Amino acid sequence: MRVWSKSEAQYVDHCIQEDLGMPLGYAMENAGHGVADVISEADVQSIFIICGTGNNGGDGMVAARHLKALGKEVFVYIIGDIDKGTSLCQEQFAICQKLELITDSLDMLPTCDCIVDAIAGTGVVGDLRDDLRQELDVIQTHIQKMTYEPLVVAIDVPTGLVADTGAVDPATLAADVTVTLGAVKQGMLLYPGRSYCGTIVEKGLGVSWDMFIEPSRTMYVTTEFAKKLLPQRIPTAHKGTNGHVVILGGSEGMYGAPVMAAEAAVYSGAGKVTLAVPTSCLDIVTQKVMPEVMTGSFGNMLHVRMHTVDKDAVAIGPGLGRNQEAKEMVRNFVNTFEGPLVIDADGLFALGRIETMGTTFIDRERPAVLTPHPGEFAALTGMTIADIEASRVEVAREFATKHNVVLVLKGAPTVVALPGGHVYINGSGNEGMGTGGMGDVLTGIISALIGQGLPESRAAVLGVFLHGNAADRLHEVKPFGFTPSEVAREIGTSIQALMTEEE
Ligand SMILES: NC(=O)C1=CN([C@@H]2O[C@H](COP(=O)(O)OP(=O)(O)OC[C@H]3O[C@@H](n4cnc5c(N)ncnc54)[C@H](O)[C@@H]3O)[C@@H](O)[C@H]2O)[C@@H](O)CC1
Ligand SMILES: Nc1ncnc2c1ncn2[C@@H]1O[C@H](COP(=O)(O)OP(=O)(O)O)[C@@H](O)[C@H]1O
Ligand SMILES: [K+]
Repeated sequence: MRVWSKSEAQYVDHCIQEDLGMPLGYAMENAGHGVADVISEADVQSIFIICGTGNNGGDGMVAARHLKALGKEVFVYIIGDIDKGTSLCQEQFAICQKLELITDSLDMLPTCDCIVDAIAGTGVVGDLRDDLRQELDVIQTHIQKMTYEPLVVAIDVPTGLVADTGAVDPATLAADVTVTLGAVKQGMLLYPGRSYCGTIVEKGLGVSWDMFIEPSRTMYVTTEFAKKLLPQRIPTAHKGTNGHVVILGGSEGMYGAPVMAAEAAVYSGAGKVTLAVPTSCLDIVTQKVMPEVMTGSFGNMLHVRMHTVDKDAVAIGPGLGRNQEAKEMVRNFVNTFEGPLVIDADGLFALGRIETMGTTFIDRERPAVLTPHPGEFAALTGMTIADIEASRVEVAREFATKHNVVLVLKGAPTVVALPGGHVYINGSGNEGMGTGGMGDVLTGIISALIGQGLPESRAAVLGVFLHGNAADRLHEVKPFGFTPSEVAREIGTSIQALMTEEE
């Protein structure tokens, strides 16, 4: 699903008028009609629509007119000075006035079973002004005093949600449904914004807009989208064609991480999986790991090269430890290995600040996949975790482009950024996934998909979705307490569900 930034939304707005010569009022009519459709499908009778004086307010008044025509009881309350509003908003106001829909007080609000936030959308500049905050606080107080919970519907975005980052103003009203226009706005998929949108419904503007903007700069990965990324298996496939994956990791006391990664690769369909660990760990790891995984050990770079030469995917890092020896091994390997590569956990730690690695990734023909969580990404970049979280889509995009890597920036939600600047916001996953080892499983899944012939970018986007989707299945049965290994075992079922998903 396509995702818009604020500037893309505004650019489409501009192109509708300038390039097509279509009056923006037509788009507003479609938008408001779409909102009215959504509300009329809900079981509500009286609707209190709070409108600002920009075009978001205009959408609200179009919706008011349609809802009135459907026989609903409708009140329109204006925040701000209508004389200073946009011409489209003033036009709609004049119509609503004649239809006697305008009220100048909040008195009727508590009698309504639906409240619509049409105060402002993508046109908000900077922090909400104090006067608007105060109005929102008063509205919030009215809602809290109601004896039943009204349905709160936001038009385009909940007012005060920053369309690019997902930051929200403390005064923002949390919606049950957000009817977003044209395409979903980036900030609606990022936290905390996502928690304020409720169910997101997309409504069109009555005109296709893909011709105006570069395709797929930011995408939301849904089940329908992920289905298209699945690898195809030919009937004659065998272990030699399904990829040989090597996991390099492990250290004393950290045996589980590489084992989970290797087993996840098996559950994700790898033809063969070899788990190579430092010599001192071999016995314990061999006892722990499932019989389908082959084991090997390394004591020097020559051993590492022997394990990895001509393999279909190599993952380095899970449980590798952080001593000097491990660090040097990683750097040496990353600098010289040209095959399909995934770097995770202690492998990322070993890289240190990315600038010190010079052009290592830039020259690679096949981009390496890096899978940091925000803490690891902070160590790679020198950024603070707060700054990363405040704009995870943009920082991921910038990093992937600058360093020619596929960057999997994990978290809620995980975003996958590609060297060409495209970003995929993952649509699966849940809070039950916060258990040690979850990331190791993801590394195994992505490696197995690369091993089966998917390009790194596709393997990363699909792998992240499958990982979250498998966890979502477990989450339905138990909200938390499911293990990373259970998630790995669920991957096959997730693949099956994707395959049978209706188009
Ligand atoms: N994308 C499109 O093609 C279309 C967009 N439409 C609507 O138009 C909206 C954008 O309209 P506008 O550009 O007029 O802007 P908005 O209506 O989103 O916001 C402008 C209003 O917010 C107020 N405002 C701005 N910054 C503020 C701040 N910091 N504190 C308090 N108030 C602030 C302004 O005074 C003005 O009243 C979209 O969100 C959508 O609802 C639709 O009409 C249909 C077409
Ligand atoms: N609240 C959440 N919502 C969605 N995904 C989550 C959430 N918490 C954790 N995850 C996912 O779980 C995984 C945790 O990875 P990581 O922190 O590397 O774990 P570990 O180092 O223990 O293996 C990531 O894929 C992350 O996106
Ligand atoms: K709004």
